Amino acid sequence: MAASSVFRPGLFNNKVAIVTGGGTGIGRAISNELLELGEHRRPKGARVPRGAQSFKAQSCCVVISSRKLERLEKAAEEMREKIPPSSPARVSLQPCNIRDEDEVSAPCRRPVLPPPSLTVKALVSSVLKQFGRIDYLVNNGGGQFSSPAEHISSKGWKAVVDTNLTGTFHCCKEVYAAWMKQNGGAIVNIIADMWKGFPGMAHTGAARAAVDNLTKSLAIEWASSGVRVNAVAPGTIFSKTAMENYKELGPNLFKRSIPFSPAKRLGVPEEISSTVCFLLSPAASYISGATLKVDAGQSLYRSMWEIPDHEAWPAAPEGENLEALRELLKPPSKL
Ligand SMILES: CCCCC/C=C/C(=O)SCCNC(=O)CCNC(=O)[C@H](O)C(C)(C)COP(=O)(O)OP(=O)(O)OC[C@H]1O[C@@H](n2cnc3c(N)ncnc32)[C@H](O)[C@@H]1OP(=O)(O)O
Ligand SMILES: NC(=O)C1=CN([C@@H]2O[C@H](COP(=O)(O)OP(=O)(O)OC[C@H]3O[C@@H](n4cnc5c(N)ncnc54)[C@H](OP(=O)(O)O)[C@@H]3O)[C@@H](O)[C@H]2O)C=CC1
Repeated sequence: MAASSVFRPGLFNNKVAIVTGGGTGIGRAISNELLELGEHRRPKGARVPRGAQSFKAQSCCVVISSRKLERLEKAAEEMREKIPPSSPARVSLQPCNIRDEDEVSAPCRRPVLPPPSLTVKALVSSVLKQFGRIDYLVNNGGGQFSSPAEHISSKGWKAVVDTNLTGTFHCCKEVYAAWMKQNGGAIVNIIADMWKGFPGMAHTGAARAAVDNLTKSLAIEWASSGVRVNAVAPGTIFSKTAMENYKELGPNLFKRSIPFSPAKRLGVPEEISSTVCFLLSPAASYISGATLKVDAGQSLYRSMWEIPDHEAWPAAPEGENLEALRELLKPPSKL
């Protein structure tokens, strides 16, 4: 069978992407995939099937951006080492905290080492200066800590909502205003499995549900500019950095979550990046305002949150149904 005409070689050539949180975990897998560095697609020693070759043959300029310069530098270095000399792919890094919208201080004009952490506005203008276009934005940078809602401080709530909701909004708005409004483009927002609420991480549940809704609003408002806006909602995805975020709780948290996946295993970042790249690509040219759950059905299955047995619930109204229920629950009489 002929290779799909959509996943043709060079699909992302000459395109420019910003991937927030692009140096670790899911963001790194997305960047790798856009840069054609996806050796994960093929088991070691296996021959590349004909149709699959086309999906590998993508490449573009990827700007990875997050707060921690060292992590970005290490990731960019490792990616550059893997880019074959013949490939048009390029990777660039830019420290930026997506919570900072405005240009609080003007970006440095002379080359400085290390590069300064930019605001979102400055990030976007620096990418445009360097590459001249922004075709794709992946709002992947984000996260949270685990805590029962009653113990989340106002500062902690704000940190999580500012990062995941407001940070995503800043990036969408700035990229749209500076480039996509006139030139079109595609945006993918990474959210989470918050479809049954997110007990234990209520702040992120609220923020991600809001991004799900924001995705729909922007998809409609920006359709007339040729901008597609979609979201991906991952299930529980293992990476070292994701686990380390939860400090000493991390290993147990991830291990404990395995039985709650219908797949009976955790996902890995490469199982998210393929969907993100699909949504960015022309293969998704008629998809906008959609959220794709990439969770092996986790969102349809059981919650990790344990509700202890209790008698605190308000009593049911008296009547024949309650009487019948009591009868049903009576311990069997001994013979
Ligand atoms: C198996 C279960 C997994 C479920 C699904 C997984 C989903 C994932 O998303 S995994 C990816 C995990 N990766 C990340 O979360 C990376 C990014 N995360 C962060 O940067 C932080 O978690 C952040 C979102 C809280 C932001 O951190 P930062 O800007 O550095 O803010 P601070 O550390 O200064 O904290 C501000 C404020 O927040 C409260 N707080 C922070 N951590 C905790 C904690 N562990 N417990 C309770 N409260 C916390 C606290 O109020 C902080 O202020 P101070 O008290 O003044 O420090
Ligand atoms: N792993 C999972 O099970 C799931 C993950 N997700 C979400 O997917 C995304 C990627 O997570 P994952 O790869 O797993 O975990 P990681 O911890 O590896 O990735 C989080 C990334 O976000 C960046 N980041 C965090 N805060 C900011 C900020 N204020 N400004 C810019 N960048 C920031 C971090 O870099 P730095 O610290 O340098 O800023 C890091 O690169 C996150 O939004 C996460 O919440 C959603 C559902 C499930």
